[in-house]
Amino acid sequence: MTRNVLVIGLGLIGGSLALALQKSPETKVIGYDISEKTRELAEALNVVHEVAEDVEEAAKKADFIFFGTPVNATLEWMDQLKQWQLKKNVIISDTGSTKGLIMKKAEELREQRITFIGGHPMAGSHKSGIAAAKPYLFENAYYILTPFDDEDGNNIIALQQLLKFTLAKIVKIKAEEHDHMTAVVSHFPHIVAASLVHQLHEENKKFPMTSMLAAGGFRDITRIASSNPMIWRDITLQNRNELVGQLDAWIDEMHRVKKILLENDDKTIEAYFQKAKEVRDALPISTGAFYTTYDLYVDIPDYPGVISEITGYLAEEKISITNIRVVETREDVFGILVISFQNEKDREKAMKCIRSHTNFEMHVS
Ligand SMILES: NC(=O)C1=CN([C@@H]2O[C@H](COP(=O)(O)OP(=O)(O)OC[C@H]3O[C@@H](n4cnc5c(N)ncnc54)[C@H](O)[C@@H]3O)[C@@H](O)[C@H]2O)C=CC1
Ligand SMILES: O=C(O)C(=O)Cc1ccc(O)cc1
Repeated sequence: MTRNVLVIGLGLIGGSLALALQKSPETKVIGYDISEKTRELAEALNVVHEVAEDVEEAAKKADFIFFGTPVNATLEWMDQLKQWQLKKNVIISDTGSTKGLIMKKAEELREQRITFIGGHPMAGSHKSGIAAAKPYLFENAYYILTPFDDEDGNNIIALQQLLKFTLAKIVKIKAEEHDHMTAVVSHFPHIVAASLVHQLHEENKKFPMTSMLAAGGFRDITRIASSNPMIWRDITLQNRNELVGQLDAWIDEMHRVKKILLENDDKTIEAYFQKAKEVRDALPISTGAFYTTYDLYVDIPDYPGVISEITGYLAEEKISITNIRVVETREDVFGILVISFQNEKDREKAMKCIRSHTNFEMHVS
């Protein structure tokens, strides 16, 4: 029997989820987005099997409903659906970056015997919109669920069985703990990234060459400042308390750094960076704690067409890549081509393929 999955909000995350869930057998994925352009694209790009023009009608027939909307819009939808005639066993979930207020709102649904299990795939990027959606976006990433403590286990299992088509690693966490931890590793870093960009903007007025000198390090640390401001407005508003806590801790830390600088003691300064390096190097990033990529570093010579030559070899063998970039300490100089793959197998196939055509040196991170 075909089951109906409705995804409301078809941007980067909702679109990627819809694409992943299409891999589930006997499942019809129906989508809705407030933007007409996105609805048109959803159809044109086959992100869903069908676009719903009347979302309430689609919700009535749904076995699962997911929200891929900004978190404040999710709260509004949750209020609305209290008035709808839903299927008795429908399971509702979301993908929002915050969980506290959403699970609070879910208590109201629960009073009406509507099942809601909070969800948050810990993968994504600074990109937004349906055009950036990818079926494998969540592969190997953690996918957090925040069910009520006494949620019926069968409902959690049913949701997990559907979500396994994302190929993500599903974990269960309490909503409050979720909001604390994501403030540390995701939400607060966004504020830091934005503040560094604001600082550059001010400095650039006095020294207009500054932004031209912004090399790899500045770009790496501020990449997320290019994210969708509306998404981050809502996250910041919903996780305000945790963010104020993180900000206080950061201000204390900056006072500590200032003291170290004023003391002008080389050993303490080196120890500060040494400790940070040790903690950073030990992060389980490459084993899938957060955003797993399988990077291949190729030392390329500087001749025209070398990148398309390499991607051409990979395309011939149908090896798909998820990202490609050139890195160097100076960004205007050719050097190392970094190609990212979805998994280890693809990276190995790519190494073999490039080796069979070239003598370029390669290494993995
Ligand atoms: N961007 C990221 O890397 C991640 C985002 N998230 C969460 O996923 C959710 C979606 O974020 P993205 O896909 O990145 O944003 P996005 O901007 O790519 O997509 C949001 C989509 O929701 C639609 N939308 C906005 N208001 C709506 C409403 N009231 N009703 C229906 N559709 C509406 C927009 O038209 C857009 O297509 C957010 O709750 C965010 O916190 C979770 C993990 C990662
Ligand atoms: O691009 C990045 O590094 C991100 O920060 C992606 C991201 C954004 C929001 C989330 O709730 C989870 C992951």
